[in-house]
Amino acid sequence: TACSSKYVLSQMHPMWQGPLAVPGGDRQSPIDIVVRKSVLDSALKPLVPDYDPDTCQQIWNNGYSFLVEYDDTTDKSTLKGGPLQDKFRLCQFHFHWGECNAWGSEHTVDKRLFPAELHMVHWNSDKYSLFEEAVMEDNGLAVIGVFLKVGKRHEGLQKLVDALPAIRHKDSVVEFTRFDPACLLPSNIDDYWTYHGSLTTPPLTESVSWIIMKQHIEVSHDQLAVFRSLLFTSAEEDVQKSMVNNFRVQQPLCGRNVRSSFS
Ligand SMILES: OSc1ccc(O)cc1O
Ligand SMILES: [Zn+2]
Repeated sequence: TACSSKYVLSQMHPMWQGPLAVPGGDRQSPIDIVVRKSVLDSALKPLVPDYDPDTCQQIWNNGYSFLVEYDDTTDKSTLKGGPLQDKFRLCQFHFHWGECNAWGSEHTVDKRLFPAELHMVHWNSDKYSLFEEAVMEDNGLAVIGVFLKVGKRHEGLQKLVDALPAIRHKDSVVEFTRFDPACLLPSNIDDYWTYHGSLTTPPLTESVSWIIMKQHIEVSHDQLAVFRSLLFTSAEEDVQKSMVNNFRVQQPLCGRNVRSSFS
């Protein structure tokens, strides 16, 4: 199977020119979460996000998604608890979405797809001094995944949606301040699944403790439509390509356990 071979062909989305094979890839992401196979771990603690909106700096289009970046030079915006032994610093959040509401998430729950998925990326500041260091280590990153469903308008998200037309093209960046990422978390953050995996974009390194929220958030159809108005391509390119379907194909579980914080 794909797990036994030394290399896992990460059938990357055609747009990603990254490595086609990841050495020793036996903990790749994303995966399908099979609820009945997840194992309750009563030792899992509540998650403790502690974010300072003043650390929000900019929003930019990196050609894969759009990222909201935070100042991670101090421990002002942190995540601890849950499955984590150390303190992790928020460095950015981004999303993955589809060309239509029928698909777009990277993880699935019993094969159920969501129209989009939020990733809040943190790195282990107890053990490393830079994200670039932590991203290479197996306990380096902690990423919170939140599923998005289409429904009522998300008031907190609107400030971010209004900034997107200014970063339509790849490599465009604008200042973006005072955004509290906690507003994107569901009301219940105590119920989650957690497993060890990887980035889903290059360099696909196997450094992520994934924390996938059971409860989704709702955004409006129109808000999600603005995500789809972004472009993969830079302003100089002749052919403009809509930034949609920026999700990776699912990867083999390779015997990994998915733990749950709830029964
Ligand atoms: O797409 S997932 C992902 C992307 C970048 C990163 O720094 C961490 C991540 O988990
Ligand atoms: Zn992501």
